[in-house]
Amino acid sequence: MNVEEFLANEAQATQNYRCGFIAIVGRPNVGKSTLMNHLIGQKISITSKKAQTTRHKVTGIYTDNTAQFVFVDTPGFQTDHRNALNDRLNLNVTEAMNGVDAIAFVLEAMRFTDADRTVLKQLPKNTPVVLVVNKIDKDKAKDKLALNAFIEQVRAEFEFVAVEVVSAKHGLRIANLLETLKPFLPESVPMYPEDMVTDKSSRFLAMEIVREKLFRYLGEELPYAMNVEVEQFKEENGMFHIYIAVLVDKENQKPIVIGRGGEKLKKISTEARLDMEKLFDCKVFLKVWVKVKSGWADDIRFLNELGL
Ligand SMILES: Nc1nc2c(ncn2[C@@H]2O[C@H](COP(=O)(O)OP(=O)(O)OP(=O)(O)O)[C@@H](O)[C@H]2O)c(=O)[nH]1
Repeated sequence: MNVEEFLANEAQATQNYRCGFIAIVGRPNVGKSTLMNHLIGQKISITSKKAQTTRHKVTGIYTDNTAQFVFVDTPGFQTDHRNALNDRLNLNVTEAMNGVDAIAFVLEAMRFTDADRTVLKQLPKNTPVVLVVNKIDKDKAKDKLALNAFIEQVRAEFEFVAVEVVSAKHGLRIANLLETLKPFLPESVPMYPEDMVTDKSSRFLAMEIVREKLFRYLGEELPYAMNVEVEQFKEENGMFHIYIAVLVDKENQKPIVIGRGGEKLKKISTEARLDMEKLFDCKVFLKVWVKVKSGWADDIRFLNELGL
């Protein structure tokens, strides 16, 4: 190939390259964060069996030879309790949907609830929406006829531009989903470097990892009444030193997080440290402790400070 041919090929490749934003939207617990982690091939968004674990908008980037997908994982719309935190979360979802090129509306297979319908109603009118039916690995979704009938029922509710079925947890049909989404991205050169997987800082990811462990090891209600704050984050001699405070609402919640003889907190911080070492690919010194800050979920100024 001579230089001219090479340049012509390059120009052609740039012309056909696609890059754009896709919001991942759905009610809590349908598997948005799990899907995001599989789409980009790394764990940057926290997942949990409990609903409403995602509080922040997380951006995940997947780049290949033909396209760059910038995914925005949104908190599930909060329909249960009304407080300053939930109002702010819903605002974040609405904001995340503005200006994207397409929306992936995630649903759990064989389950279409009022909460799903509420989210559908809030989707912007002029943006293409792809229906993503997740959790097809579940037994109840294995009957193909029933699954098709379910999809038809949902399609009658909204004009989707396409439908995909996936299992985010098992990484099934993720490549198909990417292919389905690609035509909705505008032709453009990539916006981010090709090795970048998120626009979130290591500091933010560290905080999210600790939040995920709190959800895993604490009772049903408590994690919703707490938040996490990074007090210090520094790199020294190729090692990260991370100091994180867990904020609880009341003094009597402190021992629940700490556990007998400090056992629970130790487990949370050990697991968090191991995840961090994997993600950051270096040694981590992690210190986690508990602080009381009452009424934080209702304090707008404090939510601003936390970047929510
Ligand atoms: N069986 C099965 N479970 C899944 C699948 N995808 C996600 N899950 C599970 O569903 C639960 C919720 O997943 P998340 O990814 O945290 O859901 P989310 O929609 O981000 O939830 P919020 O943060 O509450 O908005 C977790 O226990 C996941 O392991 C799937 O494909 N199959």
